[in-house]
Amino acid sequence: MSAVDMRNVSRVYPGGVTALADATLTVEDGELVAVVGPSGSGKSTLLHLAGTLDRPTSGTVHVAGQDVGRLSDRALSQLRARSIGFVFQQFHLGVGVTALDAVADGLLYAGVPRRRRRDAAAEALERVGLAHRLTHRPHQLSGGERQRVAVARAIVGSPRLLLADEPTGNLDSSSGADVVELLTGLHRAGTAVVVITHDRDLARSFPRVVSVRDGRVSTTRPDGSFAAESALSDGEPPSGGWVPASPDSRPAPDGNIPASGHGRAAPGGHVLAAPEGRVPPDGHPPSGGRSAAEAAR
Ligand SMILES: Nc1ncnc2c1ncn2[C@@H]1O[C@H](COP(=O)(O)OP(=O)(O)OP(=O)(O)O)[C@@H](O)[C@H]1O
Repeated sequence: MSAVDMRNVSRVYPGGVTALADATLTVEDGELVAVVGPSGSGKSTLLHLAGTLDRPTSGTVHVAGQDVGRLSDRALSQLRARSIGFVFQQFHLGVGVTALDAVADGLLYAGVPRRRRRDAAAEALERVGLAHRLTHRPHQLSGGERQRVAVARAIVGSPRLLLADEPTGNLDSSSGADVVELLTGLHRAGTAVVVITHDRDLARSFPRVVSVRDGRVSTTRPDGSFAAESALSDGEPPSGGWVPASPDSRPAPDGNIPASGHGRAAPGGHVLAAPEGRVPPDGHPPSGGRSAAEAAR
């Protein structure tokens, strides 16, 4: 089953900027997906729509099987609280708010009683290695620790879908690696994890890379196949339906993808990415004692 299914989604902002154009993207339960693309290409817009933080101008978004467009604001808040976790580049812990309270607040809209919220928050902080920082406040935490608090807040409700927008953008490499390890661990535990990143090496390490360019979405898969997701709008499974993406990734008549010469057209119109990687040829990767819960009481 899919954690999120976006079909023919467009988002035109007031003023006329088309940030996303006819984008179709499905993320299955438990998938690990990198989202890459140039600045301003529409990555955050895609993530916000997938996370129901924004509504599309046209097209449909299903999260956990529910049609977001048919939900009231209240039902949407509950769906978000129960099914989706967010991690952003910068986590703004409220001034003076403890790590425990910041994480517990992640369950405010999920209808969880206060005592249970604090227990769950302590468990989540333990999972991210911060059981010893429950009562620390923002100024008492390092940047890496603050971001781990953000991950704890994102996972406290055991979401089906975790969306991260450049979660390592502000971190040193060691703290960034810790956060990536947390996210990939969640994926291994069955959560669908979608990560926007400008880090090509990180994207290459992911099994699937979605590339956003000028508001258009394409993807590569572990077998190196490369497809325009926006063209898969009629419910066809990807196999048999793979097509060239934007004009700059279309194969030349000789089968080569012009931008690099690495790729080649496969029989049946499939376009294969460079054999050495999963990156599309345009150079942009397509992608002892008391427990923490007890201490919280
Ligand atoms: N609220 C808004 N109102 C108007 N235009 C917007 C708004 N938000 C984003 N845009 C525009 O939509 C386009 C896509 O923006 P988006 O933030 O999705 O890009 P991005 O790929 O995430 O960029 P970056 O990598 O720099 O974060 C950009 O041209 C941006 O200027």
